[in-house]
Amino acid sequence: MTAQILDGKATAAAIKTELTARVADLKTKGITPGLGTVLVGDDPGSQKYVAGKHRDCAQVGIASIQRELSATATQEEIEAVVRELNADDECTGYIVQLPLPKGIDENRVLELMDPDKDADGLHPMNLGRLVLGEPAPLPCTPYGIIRLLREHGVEIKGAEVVVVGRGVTIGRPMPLLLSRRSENATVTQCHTGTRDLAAHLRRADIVIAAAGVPHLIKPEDVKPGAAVLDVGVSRDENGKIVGDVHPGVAEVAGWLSPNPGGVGPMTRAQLLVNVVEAAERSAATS
Ligand SMILES: Nc1nc2c(c(=O)[nH]1)N[C@@H](CN(C=O)c1ccc(C(=O)N[C@@H](CCC(=O)O)C(=O)O)cc1)CN2
Repeated sequence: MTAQILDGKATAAAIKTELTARVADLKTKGITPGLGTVLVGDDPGSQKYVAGKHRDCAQVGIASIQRELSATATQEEIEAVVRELNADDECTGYIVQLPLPKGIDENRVLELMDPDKDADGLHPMNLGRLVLGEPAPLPCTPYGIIRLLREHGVEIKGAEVVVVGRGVTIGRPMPLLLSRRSENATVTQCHTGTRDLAAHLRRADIVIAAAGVPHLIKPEDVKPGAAVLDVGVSRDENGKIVGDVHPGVAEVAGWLSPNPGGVGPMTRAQLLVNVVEAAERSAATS
């Protein structure tokens, strides 16, 4: 193993310590941030992620509001819960855990959310603000990745970055964040239609693998010294996480995020940041 570890657990713990003080300060002003979650169905992964989000909230002093619906919930039933959270003053920010069960129109649900309570930065209004360079809650995994790189001193400015994947939570917003003036990276987005993925990967200083294809990124395709972020989550027959990055990449890369223990904890930490920032904005205007 030659690569240095991009330690998401430690970085997230430091962020949570800082947030604990900010939440305490908000409470002195009579504001208690509250995170709502909407979980539909019984996917074990989603259940685990949502439970983790509420554990984090308890650690930093954010209140929890949990809404759970069965896998057979209708579009109307899910939308009713979204409307309820939009109107709930104790819920200062919330998320709808994705993916929603087949047959549910995810975009319609996201569009119905109050953009000012969107803790994930995935409402079309907030994604649009990101495109326009206006202040907005930042999508949790993409911004968590940027913070992880920054905290470990990985140079983003001027870097050639390859993002593999085009899903709404990571692949789509990631290039938007990386190409902002504050990051100034040059980004190539690859996906299942990319003709020669290896050719793109070999040029990359930073690889962000979010395809959900086990061991897609092979050691021979990684530029020596590159930073490689493993965001993919597949499961083996025992339920153990298998990432998008082949274990042999650790011998070639300069930096590598473990999976688990890399990007996942940063996603959760950034969600807390978004909740606290939304509460701070409302404290400033009240
Ligand atoms: N509304 C959203 N839905 C989903 C998002 C999102 O950002 N918003 N992202 C993913 C899942 N996700 C957050 O919800 C998430 C993924 C992973 C982790 C995490 O902490 N993983 C641990 C390992 C946990 C395990 O053992 O399974 C780690 O990497 O160390 C947190 C959140 C899709 N849906």
